[in-house]
Amino acid sequence: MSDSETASNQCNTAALGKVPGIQKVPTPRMELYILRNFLTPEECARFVEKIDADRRPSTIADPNGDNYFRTSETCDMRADDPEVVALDERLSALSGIDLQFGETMQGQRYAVGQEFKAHTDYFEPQGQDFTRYTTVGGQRTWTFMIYLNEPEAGGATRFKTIGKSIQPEIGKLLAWNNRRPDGSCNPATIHHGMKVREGTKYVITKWYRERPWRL
Ligand SMILES: O=C(O)CCC(=O)C(=O)O
Ligand SMILES: [Fe+2]
Repeated sequence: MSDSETASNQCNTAALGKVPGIQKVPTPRMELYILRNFLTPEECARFVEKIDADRRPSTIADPNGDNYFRTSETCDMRADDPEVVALDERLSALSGIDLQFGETMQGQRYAVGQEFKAHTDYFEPQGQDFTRYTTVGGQRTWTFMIYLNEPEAGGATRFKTIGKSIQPEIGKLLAWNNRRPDGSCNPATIHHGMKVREGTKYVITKWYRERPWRL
């Protein structure tokens, strides 16, 4: 059997749910987990340095006419950086999803006034760019996101359908399934990276796909 036949593209939620300290947000609408102190402040600081050193304006999959929809900056983490590889491996071990299903790890940086308005992480099946974005790797499945710092004000991640806002806390990991149990896209996962009011916000984002993904 080839690696792609043995490797799992499924999140092992039974194992994830048993990780010491992990909380499952109590809602029937989506699977969302919170794990505080996943990274140490020292580890977070190293990733903040990497993001500061190499960033570009963030983009969105289906431009919607709102040029202020996602105003942050993005860093594509280098796949040849041993600290990036190590974090990728830790995330993969946590989820059970094999490395080959992961997109390039990214960092996001929000200065005062910057945000990512309410969106879902899956590609809109009706969107104009759906084929382009899903030809390699297929649809997005899980999102793993880590807050690398705590801005002085603002910058929460708000899941409006489930009525939950999550505050940035250094080293805190969020993990959610962008799909329903039947595998369809789950609109209840809509979330808003809210405006930073004071300070700067840094996060790591790691998205997984249905099929192997590569650059
Ligand atoms: O910054 C946040 O709180 C959310 C980021 C996000 O939703 C994304 O990058 O897809
Ligand atoms: Fe998102």
